[in-house]
Formats: sequence, C-alpha cells, structure tokens
Amino acid sequence: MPKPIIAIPADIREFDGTTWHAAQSQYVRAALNVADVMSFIIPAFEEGNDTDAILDRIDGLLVSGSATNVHPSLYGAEARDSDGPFDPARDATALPLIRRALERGIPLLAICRGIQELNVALGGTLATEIQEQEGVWDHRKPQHPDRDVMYSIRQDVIVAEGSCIARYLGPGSVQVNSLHRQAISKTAPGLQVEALAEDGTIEAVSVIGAKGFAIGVQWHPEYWAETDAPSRALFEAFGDAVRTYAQTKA
Ligand SMILES: N[C@@H](CCC(=O)NCCCC(=O)O)C(=O)O
Repeated sequence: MPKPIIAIPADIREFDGTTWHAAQSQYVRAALNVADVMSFIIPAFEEGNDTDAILDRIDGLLVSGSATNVHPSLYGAEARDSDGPFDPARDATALPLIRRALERGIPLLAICRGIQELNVALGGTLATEIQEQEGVWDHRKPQHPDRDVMYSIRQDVIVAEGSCIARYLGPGSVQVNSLHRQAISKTAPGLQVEALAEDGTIEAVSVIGAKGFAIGVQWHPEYWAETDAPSRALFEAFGDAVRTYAQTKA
C-alpha cells in the first residue's frame, strides 16, 4: 500500500527578496521518519482556498508551529502591534482545514501554533505574553544560535489520567520542550484539556467526541520525534491513525 499523505498548512515567509509558502523541515522529517507518512505542504491563501478539494486528497492534517500568532480578531480581541507578527493567510487556510477535517473524521495533530489555531477554530480564545502573568513560567523559545538548545526538553507537563494522550504517553509527568509566548485562555467548548504545565498553562487538548485522532499539543514533539520516547509515541500514534483512515477511505 502506498504511504498515506498528510497536509501541512504553510507559513507565508519573506526571504531572498520574494514571498514563500514554507514549512519547517522538522515537521516533514518527523512525518516521514516516525509517522511513516508523506506530506503535502498546503499554500496559504487569504482567499480562494477549496478546503474539501485539499481534504479529499489527504489522509491526515498536521498543523505546525510558527513564530507568528493567530490574529486576535479571530477570537474577538483587539490586535495590538505587540501581538504580532501575524500571518493572515495561514489563519485563513489552517482554521477552515481544522474545522472541516474534524467534521470528516480526518486525523489531526496540532502543534504549538496549531493547538492555538485548534482552540480558536472551535471558539476559544488565547492569552498573549503569558510569561508576564503572575506565577506563569517563561515558556518562550530560549534565545540561542543552536536550534537543539532552543528546542531542548526542559519542562514537566502533567498528562491527565484517562486522557486521550495518556494512551500514548501514559498519565503523569512527561518532559517536553517549550517555545511559545501565547497559550489557550478560554478553552473552546469542544475541547478537553489533556495536560497542564506546573504553572497551569494548558499544554494539550483533545477534541471531545472526535471521529478519530484529534489532539493538540503546545510543545514540539516533531523536533525530537526520532530520539525522544514521548515525542516518538505521539507521532507513531498519529501515523497509525492516518493509515487507518487511509485504509477506511480506500
Ligand atoms: N507564535 C505562537 C506559537 C508558538 C510556536 O508555534 N512556536 C514555534 C516556534 C518556531 C520557531 O521560531 O522556530 C506563540 O508564541 O505562542
């Protein structure tokens, strides 16, 4: 059987004097080497997307992290310059893909910006600059030239007993990385909180009543997916869900 294919919504990036629709290598590498699936990087358009045309041709949706933030207008908040940088094309592409993939039972793994998009897509809100809140740890990306240091595993999260991700990671303490300055504020009605940081930051959710695998994590399992057991477990479970969906679709 040919490898199933997942969609990864691109970021809009500007370099070499032009505009690119881009995804970071760590996501497509973890998808291939651990989940054992191929990836289609989906161009990000503010208008003109045909969500079902994309979803008809794929077997899973991986919504990646990004240094940009979901536009506050999408969750009823005022946009301040400090809330940026923004990527409206990514927002306009990813949020409808998330909603429609859930309706169709297409497996979803949402990472970092992805869990934030999942929450907003289902009616939740986000808090920004969370490190400025009393008692909240600094979850931001460590400023360091070495990406392995930026993505170093350095935070305990507590996976809830009986949660969906406990099937893959086990309940209790798991060590993860952390590279974010926003987080879920009001949890969307259709989401179940699955893991918390010690400071109460929501670190993982699942979709209540989902037809299949539908999980969001605030950390980055893709980066160490080949070597870190919890990261590998999550990507292997996502790959299994994608293969099951592909076989069922066939
Ligand atoms: N911008 C949001 C989401 C954070 C996120 O996805 N981080 C990935 C960092 C990618 C990189 O800079 O290499 C937030 O800050 O909460």
